[in-house]
Amino acid sequence: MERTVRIIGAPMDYGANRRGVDMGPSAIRYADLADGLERAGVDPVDDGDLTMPRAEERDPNADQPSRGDAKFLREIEDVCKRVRDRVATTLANGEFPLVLGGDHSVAIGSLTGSARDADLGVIWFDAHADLNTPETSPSGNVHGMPLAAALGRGAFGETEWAPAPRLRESSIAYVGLRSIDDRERELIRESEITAFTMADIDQRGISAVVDDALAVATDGTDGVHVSLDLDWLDPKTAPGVGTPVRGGVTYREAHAALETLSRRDEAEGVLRSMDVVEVNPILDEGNETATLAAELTASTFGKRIL
Ligand SMILES: NC(=[NH2+])NCCC[C@H](N)C(=O)O
Ligand SMILES: [Mn+2]
Ligand SMILES: [Mn+2]
Repeated sequence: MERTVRIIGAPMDYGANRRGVDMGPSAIRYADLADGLERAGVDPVDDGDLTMPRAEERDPNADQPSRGDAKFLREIEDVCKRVRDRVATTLANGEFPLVLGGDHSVAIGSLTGSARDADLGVIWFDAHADLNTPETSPSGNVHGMPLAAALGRGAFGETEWAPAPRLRESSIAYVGLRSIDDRERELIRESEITAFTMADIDQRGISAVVDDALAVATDGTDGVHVSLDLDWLDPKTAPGVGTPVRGGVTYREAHAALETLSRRDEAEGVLRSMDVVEVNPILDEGNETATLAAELTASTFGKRIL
């Protein structure tokens, strides 16, 4: 029986400092996401987009944590709870949830939903660690904090909605880090998260690094969540992102990484949920980044050259 992939659009930009990332889901769909998934051999079902209040009508500081800075926290909570419930229901129905962002704070919803009824491993493809707490964030932008939120770190420990029930630090692996804030560096070092930086990819090659990330995320877990931030790629290849950092993975390395996940998934069924985030069509060139997002997603579900 074909696997059903349920597409959940979360056009949210409250977590980012640059507008436009809310158009990500449309741009990725326009880039033939469904077609690519069909050719990969899965059955895509599109749930459409969750509705969002307009950011212009909101006060970013209306609901702040007791310590630190986290803009639009109330709006992000509202959206992420809905993402969480959709993801959990999709999994309960035996389907695969694919969340389209939106800025990376939607991952709080994917993680809390996917780790509700299962011990969850995570592979985080990103230039950034997204482990700031409201106390350490240099920007107050929640897209730099989703992992901290899902782990209930810092001021997020006071929320009932953000911590993911069955997510442990030791089951999380970063792949491709190259932009880490000073205080965030300390947080990573003190944590049990495994971090593979761009330097690891340079030295050992992408496939070996992804194999190691898979080992971390599958050890003692029931399944793996893949979080794909398009700024993981080099900005020359993926220009349509709000926080570009030069020196990212190439087009080929990105495909190789996701094909490695796909091959392991074909053999052992390890993948459980995924989000594709931070595509910003306003900053993109000819929908190139959205197209890449669609292609990489198809690779994850088994699309091959031959
Ligand atoms: N998902 C992202 N693009 N995150 C960028 C985070 C940038 C920076 N570390 C911050 O906390 O503001
Ligand atoms: Mn990033
Ligand atoms: Mn990110």
